[in-house]
Amino acid sequence: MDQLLSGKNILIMGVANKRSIAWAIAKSLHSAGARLIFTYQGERFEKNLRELTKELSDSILYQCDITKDEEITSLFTSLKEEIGILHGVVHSIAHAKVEELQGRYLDTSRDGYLMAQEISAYSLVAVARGAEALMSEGGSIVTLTYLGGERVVKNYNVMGVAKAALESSVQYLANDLGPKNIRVNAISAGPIRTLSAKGVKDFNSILHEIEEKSPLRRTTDAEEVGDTTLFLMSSLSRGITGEVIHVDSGYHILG
Ligand SMILES: CCCCCCc1ccc(Oc2ccc(Oc3cccc(O)n3)cc2)c(O)c1
Repeated sequence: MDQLLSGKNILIMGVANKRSIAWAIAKSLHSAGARLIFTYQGERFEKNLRELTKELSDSILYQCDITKDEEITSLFTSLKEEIGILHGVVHSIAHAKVEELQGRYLDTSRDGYLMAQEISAYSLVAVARGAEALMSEGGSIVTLTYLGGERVVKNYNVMGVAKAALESSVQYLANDLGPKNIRVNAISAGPIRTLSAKGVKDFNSILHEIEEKSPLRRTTDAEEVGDTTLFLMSSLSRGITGEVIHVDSGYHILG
């Protein structure tokens, strides 16, 4: 049966466990017929990922630490040999020092700032450069962002500034890659209870505010983000690039 993503090879970076947004994305793309390739940061994530991907037939796993250029280069060299062509990349990677996701942004350290930028924003640029060579039939690159990159959200601090850089990078990358029919977009997801969310102080209070105030009066679930990613990976979104799509029950429209 011809499905939306039949015959498409899609790389998914950032599945840590079954609660990861990237895992919900993987399930949406797999059920639409995509062939999935996963990367994990280091062996402490490998066991979990192998266990999870057992339920998805014909998945391939590679180790890749996105802070090392040589590991990104060897990832795409391996993909070139093993797969040959890539149609999509999901970038769902971010990090900041937990002590800098609370208190005053003013107190952000130089190395904390640089780490957040390197892992949460620059990594997309390096990955997009690697993917370009394999996207000979065009492609779609999707990254995850959050409202705190557009305006102040208490405690998001240094990660907000990194997401602002990520969202601007999406536009510059879209401009560079558009002539090759490679689209670059971001999904701005409402707060979802993931392993990463545990690093943000008072995460629960914002969930409550969203249930009370968001237009849809409910929080966002990872499956909705999975389905919007499916849309962005498919030809249904062929006219969209350089965009940020909010999957957040409409919360971002409120002052
Ligand atoms: C106060 C804002 C509440 C809503 C936050 C929504 C959200 C939740 C998780 C997000 O992803 C991360 C990823 C890494 C991250 O840094 C971490 C996470 C855990 C431990 C650690 O040392 N750093 C913080 C947030 C994210 O970008 C946005």
